[in-house]
Amino acid sequence: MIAYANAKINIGLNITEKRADGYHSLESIFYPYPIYDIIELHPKASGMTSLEITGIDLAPDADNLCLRAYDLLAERYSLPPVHIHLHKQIPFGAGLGGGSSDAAALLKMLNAQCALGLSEKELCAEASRLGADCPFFIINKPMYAIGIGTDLSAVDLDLSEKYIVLIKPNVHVSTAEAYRGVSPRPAEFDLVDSLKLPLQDWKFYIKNDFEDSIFLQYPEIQDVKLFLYEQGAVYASMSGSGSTVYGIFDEPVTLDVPDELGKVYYPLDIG
Ligand SMILES: C[C@](O)(CO)[C@H](O)COP(=O)(O)OP(=O)(O)OC[C@H]1O[C@@H](n2ccc(N)nc2=O)[C@H](O)[C@@H]1O
Ligand SMILES: Nc1ncnc2c1ncn2[C@@H]1O[C@H](COP(=O)(O)OP(=O)(O)OP(=O)(O)O)[C@@H](O)[C@H]1O
Repeated sequence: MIAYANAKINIGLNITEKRADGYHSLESIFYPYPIYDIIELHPKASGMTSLEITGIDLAPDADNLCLRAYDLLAERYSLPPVHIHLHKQIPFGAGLGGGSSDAAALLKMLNAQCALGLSEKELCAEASRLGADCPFFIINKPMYAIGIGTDLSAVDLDLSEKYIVLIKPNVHVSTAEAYRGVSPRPAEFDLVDSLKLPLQDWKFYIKNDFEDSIFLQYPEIQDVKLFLYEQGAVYASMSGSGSTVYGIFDEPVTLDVPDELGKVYYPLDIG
């Protein structure tokens, strides 16, 4: 069985409160983005579950979210040993949720392959034990997220007529570290209402609260945002806890991105 695990971008990210358990309450729009990790799942007749990673250099250790997803289900269900081949293409430490997407893909594949019969709701509950971004990827449609990012409701947002470009600067940002740098505060504007504004007005109302502290620490990420606006983006923002910045354009573009700014990603059409 094979799965294509896509990335996500965050449109707006208001971090409103630090909770007693150390996590933060937030609100954000999660929007699927079409670049993909490719995951093959092969059941084995015997032996141990194994993981092989090709593509972007990432060690196949036991903390890998693919193995953690397998172990989570194996605690409760009788699963055969499997071989997982992850072809990693989504950059990590990037705010694109690639690891969470891999984990969600594994949960869905194991559910189908092993006929576990878990509903979408049950899969989301399992996914939330792996990471705050993970349940979104089970549903994988534009979603308004609250709580720690796991309380999801559908949102009416269709950017399919727009063209979204990502630039991943040459720095990795740790999500936990990024949260430590933020001062939570109530949201200034209603995020769902702001989405209804014309796209050219989003920049005045739709903010990612990580930007202030992350841009201070890594001015090169802010440079990427300015570059995207210079290139004609109607809206640009860092995704999640960074370091990726996306730009939304009215028309398809090909950007000449200097190497020192980072690596550019365009939306893929895999039919
Ligand atoms: C920044 C976002 O990507 C926005 O979508 C997410 O909030 C992060 O989600 P994630 O990477 O799936 O996060 P997890 O793996 O659950 O948590 C990583 C670390 O981020 C911090 N964390 C995460 C989510 C949240 N709502 N509050 C937090 O403070 C915690 O310190 C946690 O130890
Ligand atoms: N399958 C995986 N793919 C990518 N990273 C993984 C995976 N499994 C474990 N990790 C670890 O998780 C860390 C970050 O993963 P991920 O790509 O989800 O975060 P991110 O890009 O910061 O996105 P976000 O902040 O939106 O969750 C990496 O540093 C890596 O060591």
